[in-house]
Amino acid sequence: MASGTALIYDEEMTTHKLLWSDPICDIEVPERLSSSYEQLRSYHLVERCVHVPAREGSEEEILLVHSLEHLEVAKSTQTMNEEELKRVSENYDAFFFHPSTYRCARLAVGATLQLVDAVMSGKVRNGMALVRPPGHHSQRNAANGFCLFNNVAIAAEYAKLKYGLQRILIVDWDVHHGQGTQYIFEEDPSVLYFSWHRYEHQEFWPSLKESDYDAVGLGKGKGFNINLPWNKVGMGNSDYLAAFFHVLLPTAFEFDPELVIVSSGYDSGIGDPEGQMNATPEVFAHLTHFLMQLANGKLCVILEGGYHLKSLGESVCMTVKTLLGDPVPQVSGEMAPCLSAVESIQNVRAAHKPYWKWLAYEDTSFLQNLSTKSHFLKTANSNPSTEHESKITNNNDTVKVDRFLELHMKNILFPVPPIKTATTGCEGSEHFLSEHVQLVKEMDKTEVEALVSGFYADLVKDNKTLLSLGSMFVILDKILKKEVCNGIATSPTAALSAAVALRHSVRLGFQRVLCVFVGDMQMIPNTEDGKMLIINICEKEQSGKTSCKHYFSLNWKEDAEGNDFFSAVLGFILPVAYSYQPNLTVIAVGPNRNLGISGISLLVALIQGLAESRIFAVIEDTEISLMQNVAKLLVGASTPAFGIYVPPTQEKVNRIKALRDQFQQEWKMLQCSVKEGI
Ligand SMILES: COCC(O)(O)CCCCCNCCCN
Ligand SMILES: [Zn+2]
Repeated sequence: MASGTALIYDEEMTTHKLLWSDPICDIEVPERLSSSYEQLRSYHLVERCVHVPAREGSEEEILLVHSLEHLEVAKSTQTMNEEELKRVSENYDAFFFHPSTYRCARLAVGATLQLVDAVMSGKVRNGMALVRPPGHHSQRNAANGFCLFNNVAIAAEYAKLKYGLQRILIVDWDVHHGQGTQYIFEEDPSVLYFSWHRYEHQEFWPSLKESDYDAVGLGKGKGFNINLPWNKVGMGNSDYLAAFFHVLLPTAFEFDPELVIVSSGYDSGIGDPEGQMNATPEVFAHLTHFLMQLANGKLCVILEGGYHLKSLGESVCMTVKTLLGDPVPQVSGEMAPCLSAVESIQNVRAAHKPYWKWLAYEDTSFLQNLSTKSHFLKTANSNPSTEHESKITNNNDTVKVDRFLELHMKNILFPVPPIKTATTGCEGSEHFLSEHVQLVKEMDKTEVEALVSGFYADLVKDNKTLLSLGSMFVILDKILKKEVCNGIATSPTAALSAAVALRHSVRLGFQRVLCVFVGDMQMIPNTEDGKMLIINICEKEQSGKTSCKHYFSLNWKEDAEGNDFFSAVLGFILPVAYSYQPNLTVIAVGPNRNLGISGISLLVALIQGLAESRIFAVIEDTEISLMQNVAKLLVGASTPAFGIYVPPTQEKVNRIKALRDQFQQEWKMLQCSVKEGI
């Protein structure tokens, strides 16, 4: 498993700039690049990355996507004077040439391809390229929207050619639709293109009909182009996360890409004059963390837009910090997507239902019989309460945004814990001991008895249990004090250990403890006070205990063929967990688990985005290989092997849907469709 994060930056790409006055293009300034790089340096992130130099993209590489004519026009501008440059620029929508534009655009292509090579060769696990001019609007034969060559599209074609890849995912979180990328791949089933973008029912630039949710791709490419239009401004963290949970991630895991490339525009972040959205920088840490679980961690992040320098810089730092494996900061704001976002999510799920197995049994029923698009939900002027009140009155007040971000980021950028994982040195742990892991000393017996005496004392009979509880307390203390990020212990009775850990954590001051228990939980703590939220994944309903707001029993029997747990994790567990916003996560695996190792690995991998990645795992001590898998995940030594993808059965989809319908008012991140008649 490769490790390390590449950072590609070349100051020469700041020489491209606007020579005349143009109110549309004057936001695409060189400082976008230099101030992002300075921000990375100020957070000591540059020195933690592997430096990979940029290079010029060759003409041949550019011709993988663009026409010879386009290349020749671009080349000819190097020797033009200002008058001629202005005239050529006027042939395009929102583009400007400078004498150094061609050189910078070739460096942007080359930097992108250098990143692809570094990741595909295993020199690094992932990385980011800070480039300009950006790329996702440029087309085979045209510059457009500040873009001359489509860096990301060339990278995808290059990777297919050089590495024989057959499945590449492009995620475009820039706030504008990358129509250039869509046109290039819309008939190509080997490249899955996902874009969300400010749309406002075709009002917002580039105001294209083909940017709407029903542009699903053409011919063999049908289903491989996903457009999620935002029909209102002010979209925030919960809208973006909901889009990942209910649209992108289930599709991405079914697609099972060999490489993930991000068209990483940060104009979808708060304060940006173009996007007018409300998402705060830390949300990009979560989006990055999710994409790191795909393609065995092979992730290339390429800069596109982003015009508020402070917002851009903070978001770039959040992205790189996460690529480096740092804990994911708590996402801020109310975890409730707005009505307009849920409508867009519902529409794009309905439009893609024919193309993806995971959607086969999802009911978009009352939308189904409406054949033409016009019947699809349009945003009724939904009542203001479901619209996001915008934190910043208008994003153009740059100073106000600067101050907001100054304060906001203060309590987010916590120091990286010295070591990542504490363990009890249980058998099998020698396999993964590394500088990231610390063995904790056992706690002495009397101390443990004192701690446990309050409750369950009668259950703690033998020494072995006492000792395992002891080391568990030590680990929980270290996690609480942020001396470690996470911890893992084995136990002769995981159910007892989990119950004790939950009580102890609450007593230590964790106010919201999420517990995901796989297997037969035996004893279920009282969750009425809301200080715990328990999701018990079990084979059959626990004795008489039905689901309620803070306790869910999710009946699941692993599929013999492979891993069908994605829909449960993405469609239910994560939305509930993100709605709950825990400050500690306890994952426990008891006896006779009903879930495969790959399903549990998926759960552990994706749930690390919560509680600032504070996780305590306790595993039945008979499960040595599971323990090692989970420990490696917690250390960050490997991305999990999720096994063979198996789509969920109708029965399992219905079970998730029933829980979703029952609890989507309490846990609003579960929402992915609006009920008819609202
Ligand atoms: C990859 O490019 C990054 C970007 O998507 O941010 C470019 C935005 C161009 C925005 C052009 N606005 C034209 C308004 C015309 N009334
Ligand atoms: Zn943009």
